[in-house]
Amino acid sequence: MSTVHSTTYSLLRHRGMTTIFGNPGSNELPFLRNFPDDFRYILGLHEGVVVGMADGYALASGKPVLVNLHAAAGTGNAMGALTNAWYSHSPLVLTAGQQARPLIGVEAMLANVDATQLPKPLVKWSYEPACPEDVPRALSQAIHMASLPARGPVYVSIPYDDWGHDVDADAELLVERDVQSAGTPSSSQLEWFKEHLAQAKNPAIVLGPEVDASRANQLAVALAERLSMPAWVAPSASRCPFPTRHPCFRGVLPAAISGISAKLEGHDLVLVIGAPVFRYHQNAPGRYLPEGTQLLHLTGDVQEAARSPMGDTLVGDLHATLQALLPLLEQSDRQLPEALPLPEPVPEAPGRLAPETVFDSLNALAPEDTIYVKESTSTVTAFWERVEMRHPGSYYFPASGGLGFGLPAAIGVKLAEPDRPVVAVIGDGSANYAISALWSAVQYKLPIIFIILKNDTYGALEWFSRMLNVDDAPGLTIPGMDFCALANGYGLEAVLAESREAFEKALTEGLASDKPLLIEVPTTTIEP
Ligand SMILES: Cc1ncc(Cn2c(C)c(CCOP(=O)(O)OP(=O)(O)O)sc2=O)c(N)n1
Ligand SMILES: [Ca+2]
Repeated sequence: MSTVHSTTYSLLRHRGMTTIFGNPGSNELPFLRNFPDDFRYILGLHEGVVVGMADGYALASGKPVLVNLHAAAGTGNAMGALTNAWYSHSPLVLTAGQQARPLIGVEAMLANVDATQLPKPLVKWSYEPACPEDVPRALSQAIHMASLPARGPVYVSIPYDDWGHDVDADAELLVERDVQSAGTPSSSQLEWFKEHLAQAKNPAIVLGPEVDASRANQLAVALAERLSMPAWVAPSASRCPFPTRHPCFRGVLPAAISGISAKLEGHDLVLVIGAPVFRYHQNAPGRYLPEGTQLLHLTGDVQEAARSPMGDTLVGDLHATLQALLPLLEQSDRQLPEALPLPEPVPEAPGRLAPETVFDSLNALAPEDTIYVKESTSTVTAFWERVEMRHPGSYYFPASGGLGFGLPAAIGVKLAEPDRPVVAVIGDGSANYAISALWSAVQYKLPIIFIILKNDTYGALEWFSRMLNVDDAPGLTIPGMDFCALANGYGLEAVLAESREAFEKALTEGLASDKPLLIEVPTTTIEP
């Protein structure tokens, strides 16, 4: 007779969800009983690490991922990481062990009271099955909800006395189920888009993370070249949707209303693809767009479409839409934009390395298919200017700015992309939100290079303080940390690199190694 437990594992196996990220408690043990040999359990020592790893894995693989958390406390610890997964549209299926059904009402220890409310609003759907027999169907619904557009995390709370229950033969019907979505626009919708683009005298294109997530990068390049458009990356970039040395590439737009308007001055049409309009950050009021500029928007996310403050939006499958649109567009006779000039090296001076120097060395030594997981907030602009990224899936940054993403996400990315080099570039502040991820990198023998940029400060906040005229905020300096000692404490090899030569030597050795390595680099501070 099939049980809730056996049917669940058959369902997960059929969906290819055999890598489970988790941190167990007693509520989760009956689910983990007889753990199948063809599954792998990736342990994180804190649920922020668990969800960060799962997020990186989902973003890099593009597949739904099962996460197993411990009741309410584990779900609460995961909420910071869930803010990123929500905004990066990560198809995470979060499960949390619930107390046994007879003990939930009396709020026995480990009862997850009002479980379905806890993860909201950072999940598409949350559910606790009304009876054990409904658990496999609920998990099937969760997998399809997480995977269907717009993709995103879901949550299922499962009482631990459900796993041993028998289920009837029809539960097997769930295992084979497949649910797909279409999304190609109609010919009239494509014609409407084409007309706007064909009439534009000086269009620009703005590309968001969904272009990279749907592997539409080369279609975006073809579109920019077809219409000779400058290509900007949408603000607060969490992925890299366009090759950064391409002649059309213009960098990342500032995350400010007035700043974006200034950059788009002179363009009569702005085509935004695969990004919300827009992910502003600093509050810098101004006109949303320059006078006379129109905005066209293509997204797979109905919520992004509905909440945009301007422009006309088409909701559809990005890849299918661009593929259908391109053949309708004539080659523009406008001059292709000139490539941006390469930035000059920063003159070397005694003392700490400039982050720009670290990035120039990284760009010179890292293989061209390296994947970067970035979480040093004050060095984002310098990184995009100096480190070339040309392939899809080459860059990940916390999509809601929730720190504690970088270290664990690098682990998830490496598990999903074992054949590509993975380099994490993490600020000394950010590193502390999920430092125990270093233990998981060692345990699973993942040859990731963790570069810690140590400027002894929350650099980005120092910049924000000046911008907000707050000149006396406490808690912005973080001196006195020894990341090599912290790394060694988790069993990780580490090197302190206080010169460009030392950094380049450590990086070269790390890239050739089959083990993880942490490189601690004392640096100067930088304007974001
Ligand atoms: C979970 C969490 N806590 C606090 C912050 C606030 N915060 C903090 C604390 C930043 C400083 C990060 O410092 P860092 O050392 O990682 O990088 P830089 O020095 O390059 O800015 S940037 C920022 O928005 C956050 N984004 N997320
Ligand atoms: Ca810092």
